[in-house]
Amino acid sequence: MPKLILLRHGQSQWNLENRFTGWVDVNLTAEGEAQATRGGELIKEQGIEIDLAFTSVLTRAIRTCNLALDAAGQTYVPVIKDWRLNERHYGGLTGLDKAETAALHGEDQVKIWRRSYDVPPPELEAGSDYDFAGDRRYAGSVLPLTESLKTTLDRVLPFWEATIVPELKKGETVLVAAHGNSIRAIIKLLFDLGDAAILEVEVPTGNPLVIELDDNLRPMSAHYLDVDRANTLPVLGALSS
Ligand SMILES: O=C(O)[C@@H](CO)OP(=O)(O)O
Repeated sequence: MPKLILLRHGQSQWNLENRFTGWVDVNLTAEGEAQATRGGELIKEQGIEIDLAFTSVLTRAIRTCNLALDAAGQTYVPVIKDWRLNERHYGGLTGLDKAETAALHGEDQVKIWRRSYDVPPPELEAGSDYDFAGDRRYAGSVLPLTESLKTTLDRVLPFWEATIVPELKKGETVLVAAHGNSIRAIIKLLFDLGDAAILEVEVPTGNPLVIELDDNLRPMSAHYLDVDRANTLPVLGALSS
């Protein structure tokens, strides 16, 4: 039976500082490292054998992937990195303090930017410190200047279909170590969630979400391995529009 483990990276320095992060390559905090390691220990305790892992090109997700595989005793598992699993691009909000931005623009506006399905934040301004066009990780790719969850899903989807789906269809156990919003995009797709239902889904950092799938990749069951840090699970077809 195909099995998918979705693992949001452990706490990052900017999660801790409450800053809009997106594609900025911040590292894990010591607590984030501990969360990733704990996630791997739980994978080991459950006797889960991972065949293949996928992660983004951002340090916090790559290190989470590596720390979890190490702690699971499965350092040897092949890992594929691709920018299409990156966090959603936060556009002109990148680097700003979330509380200060709420004080400036209002809580409601910030909630729309953070959690509406298809309203993107303002675009990144030309010449910004957070322009990734010259970064060789993205050479040859057309990069966004901002992303909503919808446009994040639009770029996750081709990678998901071309690269991850064929492995799952072979019955493999796949780890995806990624980011709050690239994981929410995959959850929306898998659980066939409506645009409103996905807004309620918050994935905790460093807590493996294990999803057993049928042969058509419909979720049969889902559970977080760390029950003490679990959030509400998505419900198949919730508010599907
Ligand atoms: O800052 C970010 O990139 C993300 C994830 O930490 O934040 P948000 O909770 O607004 O999706």
